[in-house]
Amino acid sequence: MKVAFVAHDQKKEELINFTIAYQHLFHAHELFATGTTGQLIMDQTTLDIFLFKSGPLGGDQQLGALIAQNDLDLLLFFRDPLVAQPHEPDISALLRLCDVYGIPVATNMATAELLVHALERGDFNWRDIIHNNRPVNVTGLKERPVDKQRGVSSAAAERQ
Ligand SMILES: O=C(CO)COP(=O)(O)O
Repeated sequence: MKVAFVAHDQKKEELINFTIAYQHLFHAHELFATGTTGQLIMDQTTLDIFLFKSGPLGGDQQLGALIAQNDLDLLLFFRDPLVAQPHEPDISALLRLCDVYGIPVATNMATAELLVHALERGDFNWRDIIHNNRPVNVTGLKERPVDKQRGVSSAAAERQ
């Protein structure tokens, strides 16, 4: 499954500790994150994470684009409800897209814990049906997942 991590500054330590605790499980999945969050997790775990831009610089929107392709299976977003964020519209847009596409999302550690146990049990396997029935997009190509190395869709990578 494709799992993304995001944490606001006051929640980063909590998310890092969470990923340390569950890294044995996350190793089996394809991981994404906003820039600073992902780098900090990689510094303190053995996880390999594709880094998007930092949240305030567009990282939330890049994750949103992944969701708009129905290409993300789980978002763990440790949000800080006590500090106003300059890029609040991007955050709202990201969470809205999770609801548009029915993507499981946790905005705090208690919910993240439940979803990670569900992931471990195989409760997310219904997502494979979605991936296997990916719609043909306007270019006539089947939409593909983001290429991990190059940060572009693999269909676009093939054309380059
Ligand atoms: O601001 C964020 C999410 O809205 C997180 O971004 P960083 O991981 O780059 O700090």
